[in-house]
Amino acid sequence: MSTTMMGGSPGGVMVADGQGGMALDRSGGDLQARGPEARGGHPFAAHWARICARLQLEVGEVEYRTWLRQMTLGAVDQDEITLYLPTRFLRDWVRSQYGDRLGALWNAEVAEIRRVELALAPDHSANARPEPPEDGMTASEPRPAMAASLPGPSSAFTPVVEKNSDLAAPLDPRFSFDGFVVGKPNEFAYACARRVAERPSSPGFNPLFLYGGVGLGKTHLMHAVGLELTRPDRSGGAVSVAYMSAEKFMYRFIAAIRSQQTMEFKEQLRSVDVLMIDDLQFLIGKDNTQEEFFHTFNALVDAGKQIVVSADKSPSDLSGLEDRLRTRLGCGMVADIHATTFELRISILEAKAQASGVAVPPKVLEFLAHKITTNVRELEGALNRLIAHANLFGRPVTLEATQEVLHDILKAHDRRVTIEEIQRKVSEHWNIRLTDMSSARRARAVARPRQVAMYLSKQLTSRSLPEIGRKFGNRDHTTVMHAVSRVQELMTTDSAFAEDVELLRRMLES
Ligand SMILES: Nc1ncnc2c1ncn2[C@@H]1O[C@H](COP(=O)(O)OP(=O)(O)OP(=O)(O)O)[C@@H](O)[C@H]1O
Repeated sequence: MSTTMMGGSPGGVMVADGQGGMALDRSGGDLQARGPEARGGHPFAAHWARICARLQLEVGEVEYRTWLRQMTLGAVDQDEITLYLPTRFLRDWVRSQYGDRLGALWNAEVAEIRRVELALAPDHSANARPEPPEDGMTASEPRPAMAASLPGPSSAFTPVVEKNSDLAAPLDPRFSFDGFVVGKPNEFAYACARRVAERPSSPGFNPLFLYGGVGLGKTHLMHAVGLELTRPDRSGGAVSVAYMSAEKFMYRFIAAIRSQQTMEFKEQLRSVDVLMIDDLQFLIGKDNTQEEFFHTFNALVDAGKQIVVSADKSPSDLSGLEDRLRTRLGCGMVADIHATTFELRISILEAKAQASGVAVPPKVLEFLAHKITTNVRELEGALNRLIAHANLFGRPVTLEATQEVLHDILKAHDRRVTIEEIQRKVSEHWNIRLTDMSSARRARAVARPRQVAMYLSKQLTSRSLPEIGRKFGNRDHTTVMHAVSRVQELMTTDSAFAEDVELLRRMLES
């Protein structure tokens, strides 16, 4: 079924324009693109990369990563282009939520494309991400044409009280201190951010340098500081804050050079009370921009203004930054955010599930907290998808639905726990023969451990019920279903048994 985005006759076939444009030759029915785009990759790769960039700006990163980033390009036929998604759920959801927008974006990019077909990826696996266009720009320079033609962030953002309306990025009201769940891994960074938000430029906290792995809350805390400092009812009055990514700082700096407005650029930056630069590691290898940042940094700190910076490593580990900049960055407060713990992940999931108003059973939250340990962004994206599915189809959130809806995400997080490994561990634990996992023996001393092994196979792997049944002596999937619910039932009535199962789970996951 296609997503037809507009009326009118089907577009014609694109023809070579003589300037190395793209020609589509369907002599053998296959699409053969000739011209510059033919060198490697899909003939519409450049268009697709621009559409993806625009979508990401329009819907925001979390939503983009949750729903859209696994879309891949398919064939072009007449005036129709096919886009692939790895699961039926994603295909249906994207079709219902983004179909029209995708159609409009494609037509804006390629006038001949008048229909967008959303289909299930042939091998159900997310293919390669769209490659950025080879447009000759070096990685160190932004593409002004793209940046200029893309819309600004959506109006969901609250403009910052600042003197440089066109300079900084808006702050996201969702990234408040209240919305930040504190736990052992981030409590120190949280406390430092709070301190700066209450008393900017206080001794020992300027600059504040936050660092940690991907998706752990650095940006969230920076926005929280900015939101607090720009609150209209803030005691002592709101202050001017400029928040931007290091990439945006570089782009603004390059644009100022090109338009010969570097003085205005410098004045704008030096006039704020608080300057916050996110993902500073981006400046590695960009010597001129580093130089400019260093002078800006000095001017602001010397004038008693507050600087907040984030990066993926501590200042001393940021090799590739000028030494004088690294030492200056390390002379204030350096606070790291560690990887999440199971407890913090559960707390974050509970908070976000509660905020959504959708009932998510504790065992589902526990399952997610066990499975997705990389970072909060991935965890949040998984929960968002689950909640959206429940809202869209009016179905309750269950463990089975979770494993179906999040199949692609969970597969990526499979800790390679195999069914064989589970069978071995369980047999050892209850001191039975490994062969009894597949045998027909029904004695409880054997049947119960076998049921536990089936339960853990369902919990810890992305295997389907029939696949699990086959591994236990070709048993039917209904036997596995019964085993799973029997074990769940016993765990609620027999605490010693529950502890045994929990112990096995942790052993397998460690
Ligand atoms: N402790 C937390 N409580 C609530 N939400 C959190 C927490 N930590 C992170 N998040 C959420 O996870 C997502 C990713 O966080 P954020 O963007 O701040 O990560 P980051 O460390 O800046 O990642 P990156 O290095 O990729 O920029 C955001 O939606 C954020 O709100």
